[in-house]
This record gives sequence, structure tokens and C-alpha cells, in this order.
Amino acid sequence: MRRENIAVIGTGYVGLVSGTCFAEIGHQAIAVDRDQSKIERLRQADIPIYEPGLEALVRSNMEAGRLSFTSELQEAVRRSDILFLAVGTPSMPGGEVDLSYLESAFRQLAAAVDRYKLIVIKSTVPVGTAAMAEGWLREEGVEEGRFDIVSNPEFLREGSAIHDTFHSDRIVIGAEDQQAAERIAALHAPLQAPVLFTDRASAELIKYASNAFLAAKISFINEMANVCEKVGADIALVAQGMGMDKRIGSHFLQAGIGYGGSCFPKDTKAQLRIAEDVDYDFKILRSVIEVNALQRERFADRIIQELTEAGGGKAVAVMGLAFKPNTDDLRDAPALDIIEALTTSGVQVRAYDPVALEKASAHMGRHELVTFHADPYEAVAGADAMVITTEWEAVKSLDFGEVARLLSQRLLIDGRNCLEPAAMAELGFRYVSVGRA
Ligand SMILES: NC(=O)C1=CN([C@@H]2O[C@H](COP(=O)(O)OP(=O)(O)OC[C@H]3O[C@@H](n4cnc5c(N)ncnc54)[C@H](O)[C@@H]3O)[C@@H](O)[C@H]2O)C=CC1
Ligand SMILES: O=C(O)[C@H]1O[C@H](OP(=O)(O)OP(=O)(O)OC[C@H]2O[C@@H](n3ccc(=O)[nH]c3=O)[C@H](O)[C@@H]2O)[C@H](O)[C@@H](O)[C@@H]1O
Repeated sequence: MRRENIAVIGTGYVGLVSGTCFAEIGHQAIAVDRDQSKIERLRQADIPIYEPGLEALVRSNMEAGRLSFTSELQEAVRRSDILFLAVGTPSMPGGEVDLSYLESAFRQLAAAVDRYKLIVIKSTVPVGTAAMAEGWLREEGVEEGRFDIVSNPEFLREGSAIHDTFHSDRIVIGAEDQQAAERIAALHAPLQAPVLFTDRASAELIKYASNAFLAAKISFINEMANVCEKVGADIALVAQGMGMDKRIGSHFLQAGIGYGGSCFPKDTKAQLRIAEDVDYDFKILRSVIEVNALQRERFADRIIQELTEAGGGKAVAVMGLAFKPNTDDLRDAPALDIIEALTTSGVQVRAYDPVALEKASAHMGRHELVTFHADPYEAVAGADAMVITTEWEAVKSLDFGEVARLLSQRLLIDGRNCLEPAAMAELGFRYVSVGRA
């Protein structure tokens, strides 16, 4: 294997995980971030995000001399032959993608292009971005022939990012130049993943299409769950039966309070916008987004309704703040919207999360109706109901006999369908879940 000198620009989830994994498979990786405090922490192997297994991998690769961190972008570019861009591409209010971080990184790196550089866009970007980035480099005076730009979207999930990287379903390489494409494929060879070579526009679109399709599966199963509630069927069984058909597949059919996180919400909106910009009304995707928003509202309404029917209790333990288990990421977390809806209705919230508590209290600030609890039993004690918003193992494995004793009434509302209805009923709970009543 040819050992490459790689710079990864941006040390969010994607940059940090992919830089570390490139080092692990034998390349020389330097990870760059403009956030100096982040770099200081990373140099001590102090990982700013919660991602199982990442710290050990960062530490061992730093010790082996294959991974280092810097805030000096141009210095890193000079020392490297392949540059991966993994900066954020957040949504703007109208759904369009904010490419300002990417543009600024390109314009900054231009000054350090002292010889041929193979530049790879790993950030999720709209169709045409790779072509546009060529224009940014030319405007900065980088000569033709000194670079190629390749699109190589990332498909890892937070919480299982390392596993996903080492067991990728596919590596998509969108390039105009065949040699450049083959070099990026060779770089990934130790991962032994199937490689799909495409043009750049198709690679850019594959990323949005994949996220939009997965989001559509979730909104579909959530609507089925809402129907199940009305007809008395069980969504868990319906999903199981559907998933046994290999053409449908069993993944991403978990009904609940809908998707959150840094990607599905932003990427579905971006894809809708990309279609709008070419005068296409992407009707399914519009509904996917709408259903997802409604699912959170429905759940908050259900909590209030259950509290009222149970005698008007006013305090609820909300278990799980991160948008999914095994991450401390709060970006577009359903729990935060649900807490807001509850407090707007005057309900007191006793919030628990095994890893995201500190981030959440900093993010939400002081609120007279919200308290934060590091101990799950403390969160539950004296509350009128327990609500599950993230299916953390630490929540699923609670002693529910003890929870039943600590709650002022035995009301358990599970937004992730992660508990067994019969077992909860046996403990005397009124157990409410999504699409299983
Ligand atoms: N978070 C995830 O699980 C996945 C994210 N993606 C995509 O990857 C991209 C990055 O996402 P995250 O890692 O979540 O981003 P993030 O927003 O967590 O981190 C981005 C990092 O880039 C740094 N940065 C911004 N401008 C810079 C510059 N000019 N020079 C150096 N550093 C700079 C920021 O300081 C920040 O640390 C996005 O396009 C996202 O859609 C794709 C797959 C998975
Ligand atoms: O582009 C991205 O950033 C990434 O977005 C998602 O990964 P991630 O957001 O980390 O997490 P997922 O496991 O996909 O979950 C997303 C949301 O959907 C919800 N979900 C997931 C599956 C399901 O069946 N039901 C469901 O409600 C989760 O609770 C979570 O809120 C994709 O799965 C990754 O392939 C992609 O790379």
C-alpha cells in the first residue's frame, strides 16, 4: 500500500474519525481545525465529542506518530499531498446549505498549494459544489493542473462511527480524473469496502439521496405507527413483518418520536431546496419533513393528555437528551423540542442523560421549570410520569420496580418503543408507547 500524507480539515465527527482511521490503516494524517482550544485538547488525546472507542484509537495513533493535530491550516497543507475537507455545512433558515466554511477553507488552503494536491470533499455538499470549488481556487490564483477535486461523501453514523468506517457498505468516489479517483480508492484499500466510481455530481447527490431515503423510511414507519394506534395493531410486529422482505430490509423501521441529529434534518431540507432550485417539487420529501415535525408535536400532546387523564400531574422525568444513544450530540434532538413543548404548557421537567447532561444544561441555559439530574433515579423521584426520549442502555436497563416506587404515579411514556409492554404492565405501569397501544 502506498502510504499517503493526508491533511483532514475540520475535526468534527467526520474529520476526527476519518483522520484517525486513515492513521490506523497506516497513512500519515494531520488533522486541522481553526478552533485552537479544540486542537489543544486533541493534542492531549482529550476528545471533545463522545464517541465510543475513539479516544483509544486517537491515543494509539498519536503515540505511533501517525496522527497529529494543528490549527495551522497552510502548514498542514504544505506537508500533505491529499487534503480532505470535512468542515461543517449547516442549514440556513430557508433550508439552503451554508457553504461559507467550505469556501473559506478552500480560499485559505489555496495559498499553500505549492505543488500538486489531490483535494477531496468529504463534507455533505449540494450538487455542483466540487465544480464551484475549482472556481474558488482559480480565483485565488492556483494554477490549472496543480489540483484535482474529488467528491467522497461520508456515510458514518454517530455513536458507531469507527465500526461504520471499518465496515463501510460502500465508498463513493466522484471524480473527473481517473488517476485521482484510483488514488483515493487505493488509499481506502485496507478497508476492503466496495468502491463505486461516479461523476462528481452523482457522488454529491448519492449522499443526499441516501439520507433522504433513510429519513423517508423513518417517517413512513411513524405514520404506520399512528395508523396502528387507531386500528389497534402493533407497529413493532408490522415493522418486523415488513422487514423480513429482503427488498424492504429491517433497518430504519423503528417507530418513535422521529429523527433528529446534525444530518437528517439538515440534509432533507437541503435536498428539498436543491430540487426547488431546479423547479422540481419533491413531494415525498416535503411530507417526510412535515411528518417528522408532527411526530414530536403528537408525542408532546400525548404526554400532556396522559398527565391530564392521570389527574393533572405537573412534573415529568425526561430520560435522554441526545438525539440518539451513544452520542452527546444535541443538534436537533427531539428531546429538546419535547421539553420546550412541555414547559410551554407549564409542566416541570426533570432531565436525565448519561453523557449529554452538561452540554444540555449549557445549551438550554437556566429555566425555572427544568432541572438536570446525573442520577436517573433522582430524576424520576417524585415525578408524575417518566418519559423516554432516547433509548440509552442506561435507561432501558433501569430497575423499573424501583422506578415504579419512586414515581408519584405509575405512568411511563416511551417515545422509542424500547421496553416490553407486558413487562411494564406487570409492574403496574400505565405504559404508553408509539403505535403499540
Ligand atoms: N456528524 C456526522 O455524523 C456526519 C456528518 N457528515 C457531514 O460532514 C460534515 C462535517 O460534519 P461534522 O463533523 O458533524 O461537523 P462539525 O460541525 O461538528 O465540525 C466541523 C469542524 O470544522 C471546523 N472548521 C470550520 N471551518 C474550518 C476551517 N476553515 N479550517 C479548519 N477547520 C474548520 C470547525 O471548527 C469544526 O470543528 C458536514 O457536511 C456533515 O453534513 C457526513 C456524515 C456523518
Ligand atoms: O449524514 C450523516 O451525518 C449521517 O446521518 C445518519 O447518521 P446519524 O444521524 O449519526 O444517526 P442515525 O443512526 O442514522 O439516526 C438518525 C436519527 O434517526 C432516528 N431513527 C433511526 C432509525 C430508526 O429506525 N428510527 C429512528 O427514529 C434516530 O433516533 C436518530 O434521531 C446516517 O445514518 C449516516 O449514514 C449518515 O452518514
